[in-house]
Amino acid sequence: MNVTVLGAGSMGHGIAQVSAMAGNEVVVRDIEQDIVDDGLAAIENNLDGAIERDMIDDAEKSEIIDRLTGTTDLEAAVRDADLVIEAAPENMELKKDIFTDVDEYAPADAIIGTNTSSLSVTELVSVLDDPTRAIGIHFFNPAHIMELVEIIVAEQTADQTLEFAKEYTESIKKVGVVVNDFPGFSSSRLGAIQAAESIRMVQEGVATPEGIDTSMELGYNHPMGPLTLADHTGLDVNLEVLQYLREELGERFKPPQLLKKKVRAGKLGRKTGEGFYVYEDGEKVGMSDE
Ligand SMILES: NC(=O)c1ccc[n+]([C@@H]2O[C@H](COP(=O)([O-])OP(=O)(O)OC[C@H]3O[C@@H](n4cnc5c(N)ncnc54)[C@H](O)[C@@H]3O)[C@@H](O)[C@H]2O)c1
Repeated sequence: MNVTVLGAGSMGHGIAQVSAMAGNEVVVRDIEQDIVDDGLAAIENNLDGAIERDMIDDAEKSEIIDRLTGTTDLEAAVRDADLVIEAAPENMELKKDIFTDVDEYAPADAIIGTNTSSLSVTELVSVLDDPTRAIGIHFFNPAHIMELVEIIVAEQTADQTLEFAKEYTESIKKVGVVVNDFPGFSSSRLGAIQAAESIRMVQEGVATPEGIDTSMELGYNHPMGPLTLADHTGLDVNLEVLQYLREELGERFKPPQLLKKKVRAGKLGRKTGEGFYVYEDGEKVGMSDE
């Protein structure tokens, strides 16, 4: 089938990759050609990693690349889509604008998914003429590796849309968990509170980011500590999620001052080279001084 991914950032390129690996024709769309090119280059890099780990061979890599195209033209991107997955920034108004455009240009029977990590899918898709064809398809970072996909059923979602989303999730070899649309779903709500509390602990001088991460890795068997995870997710994404959950669920989701400070300074985590840790070529090389 034809899959269109809107957004070629941290999540969009990974969603495009797994969709192409499952045999779909995939178009990835972003607002600037440079970002589209970076997304496609990141996919190629991931595929080279898959070759090194003997998961695919050179011929399969070429076939996957051949199934992928990039564009900045929204109309062309969605015109023939069977499934559109939106992976643009976590902002309600922006996503609603995107859905309004998708409604205009995509086939009337295309399924429309959103990768939002926390926003109300019910509200997001309310701008569609026919919101019964819309659903949350929430991937985890990095999308080409993490097995979980939360399938978020909005108030309007039709049963056949849910069935479609389950089949798509299975076809890309992920494990789907069906959840009802509620702020933060089943994962981001707990993840956000853990990130916020660990950042408050750094702020209060309880321990260093490395100390807190090591405690959770070795003491609680988490594969990755909360501050490494926050850097990995993107501190801007963490802040947006906390702000939204604070509005919806209350003060316990209040974003820590240190998180706001890092975001204002452009220290967004791994993607900008510094967050709670410092990164070179995507690899952690030390802790941030602040
Ligand atoms: N980063 C994570 O760990 C993570 C995990 C799960 C879900 N999400 C969700 O996925 C979505 C994307 O997050 P991300 O981390 O990939 O962000 P990102 O900032 O890395 O990527 C977003 C991309 O969307 C592009 N964009 C902006 N406006 C657009 C438009 N109108 N059409 C198409 N593209 C547009 C931006 O240029 C950018 O490249 C958010 O809703 C986020 O909450 C993120």
